[in-house]
Amino acid sequence: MLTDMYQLTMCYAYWKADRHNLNSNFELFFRKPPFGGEITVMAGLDQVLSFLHNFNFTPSDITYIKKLLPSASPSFFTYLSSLDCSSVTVSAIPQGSLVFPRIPLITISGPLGICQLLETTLLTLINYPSLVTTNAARFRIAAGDDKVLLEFGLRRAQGPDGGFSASKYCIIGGFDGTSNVIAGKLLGEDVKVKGTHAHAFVQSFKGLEEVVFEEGTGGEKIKKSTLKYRRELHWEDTHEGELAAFISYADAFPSQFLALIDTYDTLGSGLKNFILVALALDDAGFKPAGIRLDSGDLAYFSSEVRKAFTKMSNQFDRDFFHKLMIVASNDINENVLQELKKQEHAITAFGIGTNLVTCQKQPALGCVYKLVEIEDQPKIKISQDIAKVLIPGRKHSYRLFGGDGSPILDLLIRENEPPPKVGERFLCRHPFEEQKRVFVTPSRVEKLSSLVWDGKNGVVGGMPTISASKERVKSQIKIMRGDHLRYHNPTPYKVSVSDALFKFLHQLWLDSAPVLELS
Ligand SMILES: Nc1ncnc2c1ncn2[C@@H]1O[C@H](COP(=O)(O)OP(=O)(O)OP(=O)(O)O)[C@@H](O)[C@H]1O
Ligand SMILES: O=P(O)(O)OC[C@H]1O[C@H](OP(=O)(O)OP(=O)(O)O)[C@H](O)[C@@H]1O
Ligand SMILES: O=C(O)c1cccnc1
Ligand SMILES: [Mg+2]
Repeated sequence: MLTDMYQLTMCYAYWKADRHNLNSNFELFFRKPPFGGEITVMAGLDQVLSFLHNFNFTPSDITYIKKLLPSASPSFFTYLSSLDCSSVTVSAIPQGSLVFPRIPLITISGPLGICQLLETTLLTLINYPSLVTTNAARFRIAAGDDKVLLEFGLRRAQGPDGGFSASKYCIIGGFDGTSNVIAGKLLGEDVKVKGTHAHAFVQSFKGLEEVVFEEGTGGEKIKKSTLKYRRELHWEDTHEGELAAFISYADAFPSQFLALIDTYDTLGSGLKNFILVALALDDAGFKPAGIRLDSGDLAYFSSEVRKAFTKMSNQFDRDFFHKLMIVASNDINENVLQELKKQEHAITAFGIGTNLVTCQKQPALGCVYKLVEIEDQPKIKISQDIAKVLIPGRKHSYRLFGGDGSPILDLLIRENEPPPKVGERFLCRHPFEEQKRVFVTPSRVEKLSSLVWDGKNGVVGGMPTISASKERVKSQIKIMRGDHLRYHNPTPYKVSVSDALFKFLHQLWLDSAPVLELS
C-alpha cells in the first residue's frame, strides 16, 4: 500500500488486457551522483528484502483499493489478494557498495503486474537510504578516519521515519554513534547510542546552594574538592549556576562526565568550571570524558581548550587532560569539515545533525525504475535529453580493476555476451559518444550484481547486516582513487558499455525513432 496510485491503475489495466503475466525485466538505477561528487553508496537493500518477504494485500487493503477503483472487475481483486513475490527474482549490488550512474542497483524479473507494483516502494526504500549513506560517507571522508562522528539529527529530520532511517544509514556510511534511542533499541549492538547534555541542564541551575546529593555518595566530596581548586586557581568569578550544573552532572555520571561549556562564556567560565570539576573527579578516582563546544569559532575554541588542558596537565601533573575529548557541534556540514581540516584545531569528535540527515546539499537522489525487457523483447525509452535514454535489454555489470587495486571503470554488457577477463584487453565504450573508447586490460574483474531474492527460497545469501555494510563502504572507499573522491571537481568515474551493447543500443534507437519529414 506504500505506493503511488498509478501502480494500481496500471496493474488493473495490465490485468484487464491479459498482460499481467508477461515476463518482464525492470532496472533500478540513478543518472547522476549526489552532492556534486562522483561516488554514491548503495543502501536500503535490507529494507527491500524485508518488503519482498512481506509483500501482500490484506483484506482491509483490498476493501480500500475497491473504493479507489470502483469500476474494476471483482476478479481483479481475487488476483490482487493472491499476489506475493514468489514469482519474482531480484539481483542487486551488495549494500554498502560504491555505485555509479546507469549501473542497475537492482534488477527485478517476473510477471509484469507484480513487478510494476513494486516500483514506488523499491524507489522509496533505496533513494533516501542511499542518499543519506552517501552523505555520511562524504562527511567521514571530510573528517578523516581519526575523528569520532556522532549523528544528532533526529530533532531536525524529515519526520520520525526519516530520523530513524538517517540514524541507521549514517552508521553504515561511517558514523560511530547516534543520539537516537529508538534506533539503538531496534537496531541492536551495531548502533551505539551516545550523548552529552544540552544548555537547558546548565541554565536550570542558579547557584551552588542548589547542588544536592544522596546521603553517603561521593558527591559532597566532589563539590568540596571542586571549590578547593576554585580558590586555589583564583577562578571564583566563573558562573556559579554553571559550576553547580557541572558538579551535579559529574555526580550523576562520574565515569562519563562530558560538559557543554558554551552556555555563558566558553573560555571565561565553561572551560574553567569543567577543569575544576575534572580535577575533583580525578581525585575521587574517576576519569572525566571531555567537553562539547556548540557555538563560535570551533577551531579557535578547541585549540584554546587544548592549550588549557595541556597547561593544567603540567601544573597538576595529571595525565588524563591529554585524553579528554573535544566534541564540536553547531550547524556542521561537509564544507565546515573541509574548512576545519585546513585550520589548526583540536576537535576529536563531531556531533552533526541537521545538515547530515536532511542532506542539505541535495535533498533527493534520483533513482528511477525502468522497464528494459518484456518476453525477451528489449525495450528502449528515447528522450531529447540524452542522459534519459534508456539502455535496453537485460544486462550484466562488472567493475574492472587496475594493477594498483583501484577500480578503473564499471562496464555494462549484454546478458549473453562473454564477460571481460583478467589480463585480456576489452573494448569499453562511452554509451552515447561514439569516439570515446578505451581498451582496458583488467587485473581484477568483479561482477557487481548477484541474486538476492528468488521466488522459491526468498532471500538468497542472507540479509545485509549493518556491520558488514559499514565495513563494505569503508573498504570500497579505501581502494577508490583519490581524485574520484576529491571534494572540488572530482575526476569523473567512467561507466562504459561493451561494443556489442553499444551497437545494439544505437541500432534499437535508430529503429525506434521515427524520421521526421520536413517540407
Ligand atoms: N573555524 C571554523 N571554520 C569554518 N566554519 C566554522 C568554524 N567554526 C564554526 N564554523 C561554522 O560556522 C557556523 C557558525 O554559525 P553561527 O555564527 O550561526 O553560530 P554561532 O553564532 O557561533 O552559534 P550560535 O548561533 O549557536 O550561538 C556554523 O555552521 C559552524 O559549524
Ligand atoms: O547543529 P546540528 O548539526 O543540527 O546538531 C544538533 C544541534 O542540536 C542541539 O541544539 P539545537 O540546535 O537544538 O539548539 P541550539 O540552537 O542551541 O544549537 C545541539 O546543541 C546541536 O547544536
Ligand atoms: O547528545 C548531544 O549532545 C546532542 C544530542 C542531540 C542533539 N544535539 C546534541
Ligand atoms: Mg543548533
